[in-house]
Amino acid sequence: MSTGTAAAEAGPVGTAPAPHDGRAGSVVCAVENLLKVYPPARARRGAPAVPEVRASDGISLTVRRGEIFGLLGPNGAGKTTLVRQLTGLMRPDAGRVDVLGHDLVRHPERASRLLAYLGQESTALDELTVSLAVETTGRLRGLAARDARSERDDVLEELGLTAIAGKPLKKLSGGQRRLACFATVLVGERPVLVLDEPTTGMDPVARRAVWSAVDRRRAERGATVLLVTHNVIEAETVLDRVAVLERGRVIACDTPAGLKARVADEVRVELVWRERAPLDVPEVAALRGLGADRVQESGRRWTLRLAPDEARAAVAAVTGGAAFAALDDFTLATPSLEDVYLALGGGRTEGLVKA
Ligand SMILES: Nc1ncnc2c1ncn2[C@@H]1O[C@H](COP(=O)(O)OP(=O)(O)OP(=O)(O)O)[C@@H](O)[C@H]1O
Repeated sequence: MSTGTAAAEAGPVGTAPAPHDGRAGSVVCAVENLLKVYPPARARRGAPAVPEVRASDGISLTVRRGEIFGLLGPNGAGKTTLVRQLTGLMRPDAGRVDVLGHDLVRHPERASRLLAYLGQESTALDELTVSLAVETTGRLRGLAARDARSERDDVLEELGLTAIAGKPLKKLSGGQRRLACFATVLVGERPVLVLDEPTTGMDPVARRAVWSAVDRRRAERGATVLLVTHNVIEAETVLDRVAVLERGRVIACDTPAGLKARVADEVRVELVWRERAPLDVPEVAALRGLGADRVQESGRRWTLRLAPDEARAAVAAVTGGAAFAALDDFTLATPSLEDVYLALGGGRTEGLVKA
């Protein structure tokens, strides 16, 4: 069964010699110089040729025990490609992936004993009820029948899924289905959880259930979590450290606070125009003239990264003069990880979610 979780297998967890096991803070996952190049495709039947893509271009990173470690980046940055190599589902062209002392490039089959993977798709589970999906995954991970049922009940209760346990996944809403798939990740406990956009489509209650469950496993069992996210706000709230990816490279890796300290001298100003920016007003034209790295335009919304005195002047200009009639809304805020990403030279923010 391909469940969107790494192919599950029975067997003990972490059977390697254990230089990495045990102590808090020890290295759980080490990636070195990872390289993955998708080959070019020739033009065919009207479709244009596609050049080769260096989806992982020399990625190195280290994740420690008990960390919630994030991979943040816009669409196409290479997050899923990286995660598929980390979970043994894709072979890198070069480089090393080591999880709890196991070389997953040489032994990808060991991945399923070490980690549970929540991918973006879950269609293979769609025919099963929530209850059966969770129980079956537990059995595939080596639990005895009674333990699988007992863990199933506990996890469904913990995530608030008991009332819909008898429903097939295909009859659930997108958010409910995502939560049910998350439940399958938790059974048959694995020391490393790899979650690709786990909360997509979820309401705030379900999101909270996910982060509480993650926190509990980290606090009580030292679980390590690798989290792929587009959501800069979520990243700031839940991550211990984050690697910012851009075109297959890690362009920064630090705590969210450490990353934000790099742009601490900036203020973010958001302007929303009623219809369009009044470029005939000189102050507005001057703001635009600051350049694309400091002024991002997205339809009626402008996002500016300014020094504090510049921000004060900009707000005075757009709220005081001729521009005010064209202004629908404005906000002033301290920088987010999105600003960090832009300041680091990240060229695109498509797919970065700010809510
Ligand atoms: N099977 C493939 N064949 C060729 N190119 C691919 C393939 N899969 C991904 N790519 C390309 O590799 C790059 C990285 O893709 P990847 O899916 O890893 O990015 P991502 O950060 O996960 O994006 P998203 O946030 O949209 O899921 C992109 O340019 C993508 O077009």
